[in-house]
Amino acid sequence: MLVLCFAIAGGAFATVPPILLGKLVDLVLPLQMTEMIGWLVAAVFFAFLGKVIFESLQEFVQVKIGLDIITDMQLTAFRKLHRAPMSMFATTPRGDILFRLTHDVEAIQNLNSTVIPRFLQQFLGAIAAFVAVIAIYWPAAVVMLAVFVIYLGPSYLLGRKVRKLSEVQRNMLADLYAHMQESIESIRLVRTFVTEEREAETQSVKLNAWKKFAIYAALISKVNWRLGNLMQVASPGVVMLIGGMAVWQDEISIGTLVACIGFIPAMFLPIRSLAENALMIQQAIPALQRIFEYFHLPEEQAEGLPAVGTVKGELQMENIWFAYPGTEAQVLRGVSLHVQAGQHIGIVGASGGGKSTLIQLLLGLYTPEQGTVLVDGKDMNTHDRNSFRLQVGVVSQETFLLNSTLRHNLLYARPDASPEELDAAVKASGLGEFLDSLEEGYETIVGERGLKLSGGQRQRVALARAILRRPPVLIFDEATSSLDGETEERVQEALEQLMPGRTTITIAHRLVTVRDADEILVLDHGVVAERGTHEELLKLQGQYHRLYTAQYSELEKEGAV
Ligand SMILES: Nc1ncnc2c1ncn2[C@@H]1O[C@H](COP(=O)(O)OP(=O)(O)OP(=O)(O)O)[C@@H](O)[C@H]1O
Repeated sequence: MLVLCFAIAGGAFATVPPILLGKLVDLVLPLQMTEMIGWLVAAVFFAFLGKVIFESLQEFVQVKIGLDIITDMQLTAFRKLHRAPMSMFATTPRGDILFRLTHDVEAIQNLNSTVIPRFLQQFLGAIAAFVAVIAIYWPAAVVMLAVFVIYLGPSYLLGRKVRKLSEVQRNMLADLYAHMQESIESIRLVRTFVTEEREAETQSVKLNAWKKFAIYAALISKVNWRLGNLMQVASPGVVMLIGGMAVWQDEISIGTLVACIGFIPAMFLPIRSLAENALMIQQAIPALQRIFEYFHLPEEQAEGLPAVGTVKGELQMENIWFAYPGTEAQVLRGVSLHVQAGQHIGIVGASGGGKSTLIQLLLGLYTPEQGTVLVDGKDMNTHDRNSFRLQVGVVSQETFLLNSTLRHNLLYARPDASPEELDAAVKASGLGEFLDSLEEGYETIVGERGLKLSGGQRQRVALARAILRRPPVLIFDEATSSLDGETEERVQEALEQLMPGRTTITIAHRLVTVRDADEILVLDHGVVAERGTHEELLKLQGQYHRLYTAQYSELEKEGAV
């Protein structure tokens, strides 16, 4: 409302100078009213001043509103993404997601902070000028309207074409960005396989394809702009022609004609500005559509589900069937699991058998197609999964680190942990020696995605995080896989110290890790092939026995056992 009031006031002030110019020609000059000239100049000056003041106020308010909208949109999209199902991240390139949140938002912001405020002024200015021309000499207004209508047809068609091109261009740009991002992120892979040239070639092909579209779109929008210019140049001529005839026939005064011509630029400004900014506008439309798509993303779980409360640690998975979204293969086929609070369960089996998938389903990162996941007897489909995840400590094959200090990375699990708790967790996870070797200690920056840490050090950071969290449920998914034999033993001891009183699920390839578990599941091609204690499984003389004896003889050969 404020913007509209300011814009209307600005537009009203803008109509004053041409009218005064008409008066100057009709009255002041012929009647030689010299004392009036000073007043006229002052009035024109104040009219301009009023116009500038109100337009500036309008722009300021509008820029503020525009930025409020943009930040709101970005935050909404960001929040929506964090609530989206995991399958979305498996199928969408990260570069595309980032492009939407940054460059698409920027495209809308450019429009919002520059073109839209000015266009509103110009549009209201044009209406005010049009009304003024109707009042002083309506045939001139009709001519202007006719020119408008003639221009609108081709301009609309050209605009539509530019928009379609911009849509393709936007997707191409997002793809380009995704490739750039992936290539830089995989720099180690690129260097190791010496694929720099191939990467540059792919980038060049994508860039050239985009450039072609960009040139074409720019060309069409320039044609549109030229067309607008042509109309702007042609219309004063037409007005002069019919206005001049009216002056000869004494229907209007010369001053009225001068005032009408004085209004022409104001009437054409919105069209000119639309044509000038056509590319920016047409690029912002697909950008807006791409952001809106994120507003309607499906959510991992419904809002407002009840929390699970303090978890005791009884976990149940009943007859779980699951295929990853968009794939056919059933990764889990009728798997059931029952862990009493405080028990330790081991899951072993060949690679690709579905062990990690089972954990992802337990954490609610995916929803099973069939079967239920119960925590302390509460169905995770009808309870808030986050309230359960908050009470689980996970140490997995992959550790995610932030490009920040070691302290920040460790405290990510529990920001309110005391310095003593932090020190204890570092010691228990076997990170102490490494920490002592760092000049800056906890304040050492560990690098983007933890590139400055070794695989083993990263895993110990994950372990320290789990310790800090003191969760009732612990999940170790190949938690010691990146460690050397000696460190593995030490970390394993640390893990075992953590376990008493906590429900623990350990996924391991090295069977000695789960030898003491209360129950061991052998997962094979998505089904539980065998289950029982270490002794029971050995007696079975089945898969577990085969795996164990193979590993045992290896260890024996190495002299480790
Ligand atoms: N995001 C995904 N989309 C589609 N298929 C997947 C996805 N993640 C895993 N899979 C498939 O699911 C199957 C089980 O994978 P999972 O990671 O659970 O095996 P695993 O037993 O933990 O293997 P490993 O011991 O090698 O870690 C594999 O065949 C894998 O290709």
